[in-house]
Amino acid sequence: MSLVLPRSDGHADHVFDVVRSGQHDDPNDIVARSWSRCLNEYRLHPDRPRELPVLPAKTLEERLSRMADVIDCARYEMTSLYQQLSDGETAVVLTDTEGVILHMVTSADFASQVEPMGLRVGAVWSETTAGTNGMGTCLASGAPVSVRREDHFFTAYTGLTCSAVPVYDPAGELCAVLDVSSRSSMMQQHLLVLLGMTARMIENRLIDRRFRSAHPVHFHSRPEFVYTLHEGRLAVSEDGHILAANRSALFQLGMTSVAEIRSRRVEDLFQSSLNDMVQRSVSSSFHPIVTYRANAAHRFFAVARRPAEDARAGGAMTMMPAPTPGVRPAPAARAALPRPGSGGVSTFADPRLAQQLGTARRVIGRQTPILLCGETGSGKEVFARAVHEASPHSGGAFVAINCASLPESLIEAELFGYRAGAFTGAQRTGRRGKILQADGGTLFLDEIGDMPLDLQARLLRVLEERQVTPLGTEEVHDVNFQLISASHRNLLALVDEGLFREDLYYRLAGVELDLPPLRERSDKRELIRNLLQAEGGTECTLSPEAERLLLNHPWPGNVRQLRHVLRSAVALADAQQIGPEHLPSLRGNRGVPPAETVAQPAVPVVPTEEAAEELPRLNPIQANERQVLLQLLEHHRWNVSNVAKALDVSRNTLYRKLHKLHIRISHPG
Ligand SMILES: Nc1ncnc2c1ncn2[C@@H]1O[C@H](COP(=O)(O)OP(=O)(O)OP(=O)(O)O)[C@@H](O)[C@H]1O
Repeated sequence: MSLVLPRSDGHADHVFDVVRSGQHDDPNDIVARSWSRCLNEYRLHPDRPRELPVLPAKTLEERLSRMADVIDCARYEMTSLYQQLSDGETAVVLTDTEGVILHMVTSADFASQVEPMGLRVGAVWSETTAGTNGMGTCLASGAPVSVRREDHFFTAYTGLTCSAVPVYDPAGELCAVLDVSSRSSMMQQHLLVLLGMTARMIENRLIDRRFRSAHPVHFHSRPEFVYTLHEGRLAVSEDGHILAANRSALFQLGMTSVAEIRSRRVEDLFQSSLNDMVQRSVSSSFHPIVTYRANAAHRFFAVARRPAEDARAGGAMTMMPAPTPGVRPAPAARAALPRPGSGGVSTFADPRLAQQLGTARRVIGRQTPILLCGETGSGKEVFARAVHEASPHSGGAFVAINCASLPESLIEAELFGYRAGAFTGAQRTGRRGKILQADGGTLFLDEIGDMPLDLQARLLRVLEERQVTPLGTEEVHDVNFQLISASHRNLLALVDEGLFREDLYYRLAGVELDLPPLRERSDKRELIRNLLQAEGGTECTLSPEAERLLLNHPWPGNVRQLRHVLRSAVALADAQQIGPEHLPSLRGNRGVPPAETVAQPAVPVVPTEEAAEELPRLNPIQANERQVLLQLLEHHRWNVSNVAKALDVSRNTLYRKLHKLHIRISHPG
């Protein structure tokens, strides 16, 4: 079928009519404005397309080499997008700022169909040469555009629909355009969103690539968004200067340009130095740590890493960040904490937990999949590692995947991998999926309740057949791994809501273990001692009053929160015995989440002492509701009016709910 629809007279007349009628004066009508430019500025005629210029081989080669890093960063994302669209009559295209096509991902069949009309690498698709079109008009307007069939200026292109978005470099300058050209004109809005996400992924990769010797900092006001596409990303020099920032970072920090943020240092943005953030991130095994906006009460969750280039240098150098003034140097014991659960700090002395661990160790050897349920921070990953280490597959890798924080478009490639050269434009090296990496070891699927439904079907097939086929290949690999999954959500409730496949649930839950929250554990004293030792070394001690406060706290954030509180207490105590004065977040409020996670409320409302009492058992749905409410309260700094507003319920309704879920709060004094 030809893509050229020679309906010249109708289309050309329409273009002339629109421009004559002055419709192009509407600043929101991107297409009409472009048509006006084509007629009045570039002197084009809809029925007389010019042959598209194609760069000579040598010039193209130079251009490709100049843009090599952008192309490299885009290659993988473009392939993922192409796979996601799963439409053989589509091309994903990257151009430079002059509209020269640098890279294209499409099927061989579609490539041969569109080549005669100039859709190929080296061709120039600027508006001046190709009239109104996705790539050229995106460049001319500097904004995302959808150019549907008859929106094209030249009649010859009205068989295609193109959507395109700008891509910015780490300096905030437009550096490329990403476009999808297709026969289908369906779902353009959806496509623009997907393209926008892909552009952001490319931009983030470009920051990593161009600033390998800088410290990457990931942050967001909500911890679950750190490491996702929505996170703010900074590249920071060794001396704390901001070198680059992504669009989300600018937005979250209220800045308008990269130039503005480049004049700042980390301390100007957050109430912490770079060294302090790196040190705390290392100690928290790169779970997001709490930090505040400088001179404001805004709270962010952040992870600061060491430069990628340093990391590659590997064992030759030990790269501990310089100690921060006021914070004691990391004791040797901390070296035992490179990742959750490692190095003998894991404590499972609680009888219920010890029994669960025994069960898990027994069944894992018989290839029974284990599903761990429990509140966030209760130690599901630590538990899973302990099971792996005691299992027959302990010689293999423990491969953890957080299903909630992977961008949806990446999950497939992450899990299943893909082969080099499987697609036009696929990465030269290909990619080994996590399932293959876990072969002979343990695959830990964290936050499994957040996996999209269509992917659940593929995962189920892998679990049933124990075979994996990397994307874009026909190859089938046999795999043999132990499976542990975890979720803080109630999977059966998700099954009832149609959000989780029932058959997958039964595949994952060979044995289901409900890990107790910290407040219900009887080994709190031992856990506190072990964590304190890990954070502060053997010389660190607690006063009886401090220990009482720690033992009585309800710990909505569980062991993770306990670790954070102990870490700041160690720093505050500065080699002295830890007393109540070093636990400011527990002192006085006897139950509010710690200062690290909660700023002072505008109208202080705090949980009462009774909150520290043992909680009666709640069913899983109530426990979930309770957790959500605690998080909301924390988010709104325990301001009940604001939480009621956020939930669109009256304060009375909210109070009733809080009472039912045993969340007790009262005004102080
Ligand atoms: N038994 C334990 N002994 C020592 N430290 C623990 C223990 N359990 C949890 N931790 C610490 O608490 C933090 C949270 O643990 P982990 O990541 O395993 O929790 P999780 O339940 O998987 O959290 P999430 O639901 O957010 O994924 C980690 O820093 C970990 O080191």
